[in-house]
Amino acid sequence: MTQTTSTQPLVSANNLTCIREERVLFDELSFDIHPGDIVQIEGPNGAGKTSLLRILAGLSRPYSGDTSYLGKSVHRCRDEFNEDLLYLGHLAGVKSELTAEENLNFNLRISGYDDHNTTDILAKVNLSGFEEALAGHLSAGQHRRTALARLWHTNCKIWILDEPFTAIDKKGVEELERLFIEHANNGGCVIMTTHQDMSLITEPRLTKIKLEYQFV
Ligand SMILES: Nc1ncnc2c1ncn2[C@@H]1O[C@H](COP(=O)(O)OP(=O)(O)OP(=O)(O)O)[C@@H](O)[C@H]1O
Repeated sequence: MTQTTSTQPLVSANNLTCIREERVLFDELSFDIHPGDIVQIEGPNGAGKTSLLRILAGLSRPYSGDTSYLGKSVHRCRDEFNEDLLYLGHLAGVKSELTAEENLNFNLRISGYDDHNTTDILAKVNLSGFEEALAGHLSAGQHRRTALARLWHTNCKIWILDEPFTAIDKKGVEELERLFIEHANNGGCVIMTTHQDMSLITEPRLTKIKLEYQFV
């Protein structure tokens, strides 16, 4: 993994412009995200939050501008960047026909983790007793917890999370908030969208980037 210095941003957005269906979602957007930052992308439905997260994660391309990782254009260090990135999208890659345990195993293995105890990790997201349940038979919150479980077993510094709290109960949201704070305190960063209020992560600990809905 590339060496970091305390002042070097982990991720930078450099003059990002995104256009969808002839609508400019954001124009010349620039910001730096440092180790320790917890960032919420805010804005109404359709403002472009998911589009921005996907661009930051390297999953889609902006109309213009680019992103950098530790000061280097992501295009020039995509492998290093991907090794340091944990992205959880809306759908979060949980397969209904696999059990909670199989899903977690699969997701950890494709991220290169072979040495893990799925029972312990699933216990951390309150899924003890549901290890063998098919994800398709889990409640919406349990399904989401299956996706989120991998956050408890990762070395990635950059967490990009699209609506991580969706369907999660109040206690679960607080547990996630504590995990995000611990991750940030250990030199990671969290970039997320949520429409929910957080009780533990608030300003000034939280940085907000606000997107407005731009009419054509
Ligand atoms: N691949 C795409 N092709 C065409 N239009 C797209 C594409 N992705 C997103 N859009 C459009 O861009 C706009 C912003 O979508 P996006 O999902 O980024 O919004 P959002 O702020 O995350 O919304 P929400 O709060 O509802 O999740 C929407 O009008 C959407 O239809």
